[in-house]
Amino acid sequence: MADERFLAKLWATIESRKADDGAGTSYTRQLLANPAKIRRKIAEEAYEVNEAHQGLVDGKDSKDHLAHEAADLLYHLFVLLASADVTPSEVYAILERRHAPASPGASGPSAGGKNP
Ligand SMILES: N=c1c2ncn([C@@H]3O[C@H](COP(=O)(O)OP(=O)(O)OP(=O)(O)O)[C@@H](O)[C@H]3O)c2ncn1[C@@H]1O[C@H](COP(=O)(O)O)[C@@H](O)[C@H]1O
Repeated sequence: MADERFLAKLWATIESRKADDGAGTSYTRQLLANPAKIRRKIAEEAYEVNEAHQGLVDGKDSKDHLAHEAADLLYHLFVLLASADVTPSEVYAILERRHAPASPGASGPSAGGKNP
């Protein structure tokens, strides 16, 4: 059974594609060379996630389809982050701070810092 630890492997592969400017076909390298395309793909994949979710809620689509679209979105999000030298650890740290129990006197998840 796959779990979120696989994301570290995927990130390492994306980083290795970024470091490797050799010849050969790599979809990741093609995306990294074209930042406008990465942004376009994120919008496209997010739309497809929404469509798959709508289909599922309406009883016309499967959980499997939604999972596939979510996988595409996660992959493209990682490529976008890699292109900007932002690591998943930085993202996880923000989520972790938001998740931390609020200190006395603070209110809600913003106590962990919702914005930069
Ligand atoms: N996880 C992924 C992954 N998820 C989705 N995709 C690609 O993302 C594209 C999305 O498909 P679409 O149908 O939306 O678009 P398309 O028409 O095929 O492509 P576009 O012309 O729109 O870009 C497909 O080409 C998929 O193959 C991925 N491509 C690569 N990876 C992983 O990235 C790593 C490096 O891959 P390479 O860069 O290809 O070596 C490997 O571990 C791969 O498993």
